[in-house]
Amino acid sequence: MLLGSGELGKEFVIAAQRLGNYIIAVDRYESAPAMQVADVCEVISMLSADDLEAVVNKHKPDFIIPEIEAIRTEKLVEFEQRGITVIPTAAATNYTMNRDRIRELAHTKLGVRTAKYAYASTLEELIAVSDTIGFPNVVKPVMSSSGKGQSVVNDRIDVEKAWNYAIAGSRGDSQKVIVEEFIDFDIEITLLTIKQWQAPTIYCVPIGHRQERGDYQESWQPADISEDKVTAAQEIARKVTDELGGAGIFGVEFFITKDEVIFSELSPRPHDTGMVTLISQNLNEFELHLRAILGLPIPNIEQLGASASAVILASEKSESVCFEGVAEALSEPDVDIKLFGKPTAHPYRRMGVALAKADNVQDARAKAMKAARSIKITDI
Ligand SMILES: Nc1ncnc2c1ncn2[C@@H]1O[C@H](COP(=O)(O)OP(=O)(O)OP(=O)(O)O)[C@@H](O)[C@H]1O
Ligand SMILES: NCC(=O)N[C@@H]1O[C@H](COP(=O)([O-])[O-])[C@@H](O)[C@H]1O
Ligand SMILES: [Mg+2]
Repeated sequence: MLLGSGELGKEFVIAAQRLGNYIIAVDRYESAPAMQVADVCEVISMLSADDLEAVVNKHKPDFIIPEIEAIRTEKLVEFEQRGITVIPTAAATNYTMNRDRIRELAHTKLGVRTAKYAYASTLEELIAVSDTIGFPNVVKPVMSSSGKGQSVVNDRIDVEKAWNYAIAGSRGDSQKVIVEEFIDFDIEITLLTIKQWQAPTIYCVPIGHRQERGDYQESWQPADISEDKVTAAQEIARKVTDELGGAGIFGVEFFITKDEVIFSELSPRPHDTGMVTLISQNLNEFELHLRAILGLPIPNIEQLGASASAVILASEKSESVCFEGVAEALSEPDVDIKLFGKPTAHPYRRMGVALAKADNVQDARAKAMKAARSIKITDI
């Protein structure tokens, strides 16, 4: 049972069915991407304990595989106690549902280097802690993803705007925000980390990415960072994922500066920037997640050379989505696109991804961006 049925879930369902699994796709709206390829689907509020109880009782899944953060994770603990395997573990989903819990685990408990941070639950508190952290800083709701409710604050005058934006963009019932020191990094990376039930933890080649408005725009593999820094990132990733336990893929995010590897956050599931692996590896991040979950062997992960992904975003609202420019996007060699099939669009909603390979990362990025820009999303 997949809890969350977006683009990442869709690719996971495809991988899982190819190895003979039966998938129940769950999300908050009808015809979500993964529902279109699953065996059965259910539309519920995943923040409602009663709704979760009802679908689990109805379908009696062997595995519950969360695909988004905003789930009533206390309920997952109960399911786990009843003998259902929650991926990677119910505790891990609880730690990563809110930014403050995983931050306390990584920084306070494990002593991992992160950006300086503080929390606030009222505007007055935010004003006070912003002065302590300094400017510029980054304000984010403790429960949100893909940059929702997140803003960079350059000045005291902008704190109130950041507070209102964060509260409006918060998912779930929390009114708490985190404020972080702004890290002026050289590059940021996702280290896909595969934790297995029996075999040792393994890693993919680091993925570089570029974000706007806190949301991913393009990613590429391999990321150009030194061997020392890759090793340092792997050590941190292993420390944190060992603490979380269970099995599955994790997208561990780091800021890389001239001298430091700084832990940012992690997803206990495939990562959006990891969609580049749909073209860049022999086994993509969804296939790796599945194999780790089922305890299947992963004899080798082969990186297939310079590759990139670029997102296809909607620019306007649409209730009946239509794509133009597909032929143009596909006209170059070593370019592919995946259109997710989200039934409706609104500005900045991610509707697809363009993928490309080339002789070097710079060319792969240019090709993926060009293909993504050729696609226009309109209303029928
Ligand atoms: N302290 C910081 N300093 C500099 N940039 C930051 C900081 N925090 C976040 N960012 C920028 O904003 C992006 C999104 O932040 P973060 O990963 O915390 O949000 P998110 O909503 O969880 O995103 P996602 O769900 O897509 O991973 C980061 O990848 C980075 O580019
Ligand atoms: N950074 C997390 C991420 O990328 N999650 C992916 O986006 C979907 C939600 O999209 P939507 O907001 O367009 O419905 C999620 O279901 C997941 O696949
Ligand atoms: Mg992130």
